[in-house]
Amino acid sequence: MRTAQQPATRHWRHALAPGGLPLAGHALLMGRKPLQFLASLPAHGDLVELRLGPRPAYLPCHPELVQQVLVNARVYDTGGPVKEKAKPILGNGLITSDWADHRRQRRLVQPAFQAARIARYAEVMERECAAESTAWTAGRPVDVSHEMLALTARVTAGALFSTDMAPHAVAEIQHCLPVVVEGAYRQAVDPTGLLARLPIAANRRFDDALGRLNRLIDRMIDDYRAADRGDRGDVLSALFAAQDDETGGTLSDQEIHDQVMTLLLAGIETTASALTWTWFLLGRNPRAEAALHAEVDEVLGGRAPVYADVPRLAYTQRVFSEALRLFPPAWLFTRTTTEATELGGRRLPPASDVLISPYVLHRDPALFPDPESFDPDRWLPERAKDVARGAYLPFGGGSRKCIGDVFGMTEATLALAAIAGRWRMRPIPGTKIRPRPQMSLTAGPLRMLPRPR
Ligand code: HEM
Repeated sequence: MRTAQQPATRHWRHALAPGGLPLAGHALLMGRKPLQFLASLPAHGDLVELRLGPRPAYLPCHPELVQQVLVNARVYDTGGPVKEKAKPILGNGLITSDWADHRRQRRLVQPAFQAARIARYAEVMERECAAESTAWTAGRPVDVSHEMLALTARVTAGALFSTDMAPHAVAEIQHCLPVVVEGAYRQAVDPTGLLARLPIAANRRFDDALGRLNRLIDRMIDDYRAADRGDRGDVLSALFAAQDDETGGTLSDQEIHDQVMTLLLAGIETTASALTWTWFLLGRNPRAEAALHAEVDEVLGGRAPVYADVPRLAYTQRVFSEALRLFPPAWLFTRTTTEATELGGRRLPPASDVLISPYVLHRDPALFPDPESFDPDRWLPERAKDVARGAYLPFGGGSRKCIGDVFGMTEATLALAAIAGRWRMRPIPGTKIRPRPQMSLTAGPLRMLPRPR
């Protein structure tokens, strides 16, 4: 195992991914079984070249090379075909903006995610997690995926917009978001770019849902402006108040709109998928489940969790961290080189696509011993220190690291503790589940049986 203490070898191994076809290259393998295909590549080299389209693409498999890509955001900028197709949906927000503009945007959006504000958003999390944990009926199966998505939609909408309109916003977001996420993914992986223009029902549903989300965000912005109530403690107020220390600049209404759309698309399905996988894993690992129940009982003594409990719910957090390792929602993200550069001794031409796959890194036996096993205690401080830098990237890294990482961890810890305090989630025999590598690494429907504890 490579550890944090051992400097990695400088003799980088380069390889062309096996199995390429004359015209299609590796596109078919990526289309059919992306997780298996990508996870097989570290065995071939530290930097593996793929042929996915007209441009060369590279997968760094060694954490040191991954780290080099992430920290050099000017040369390895956001881009590539997937990001281009996301622009009509996300506008020009944190995810889609290029390097120079991203620095400005990040300075303006970061204050909305400071610790003091997370504490305010946590009030919404506490309320919604408590409501979720009391909504189920003993012995009546629930679709965990559906429930977790509904919960994270309520939390995110509540944190974004603390207005009387929040319940309406939640209903719209719950209705529209899955349609937009699914359609955005379909368009992103369409190599022809023609799919989006076909007059088919799926495209009409997508256009309708995207239009409704856009109008909802506009109404929220208008409502805020009309009421002019200053700081309401929500994300929207923080975006309106944001002022750049360097330039004195603020965010325009259109920029606020784009950031809100970005936060909705980046923050809801990711956290919901990770929570769903956590319940799935706990259902198959009774010892970890028992340890979780023991911690929750000891810390909470039967009451609902609050924000101040989060630091003491250490095992709960390790459980979630381990679920993020095995099933990272952001299983693949991309960068594109803005100029010719060198990575691991290999010359990369300008406009090369670089693929970063937390899924690949997290399941590499050279980085995580016994990588398939669910072992929350690998995140005990004394063991976690041996994990190589750049090997564990559920939230990415460098200047584009997830802005909602603390928000998501806090939300998940409160959700797990609130539900595990009341329910033992039993798997339903015969339930089949397989990872769906789409916009997030989702589980699809997952029926489980809540039993009162
Ligand atoms: C477990 C939950 C989450 C996971 C696994 C996750 C994962 C990630 C990853 C890997 C990135 C970096 C992508 C890249 O470098 O291209 C990212 C970026 C981002 N995430 Fe998250 N995320 C989660 C929750 C959230 C939440 C709750 C929010 C907001 C409320 C959020 C908002 C964002 C935004 C705005 C970005 C772009 C940041 C930037 O480029 O400056 N995420 N996320």
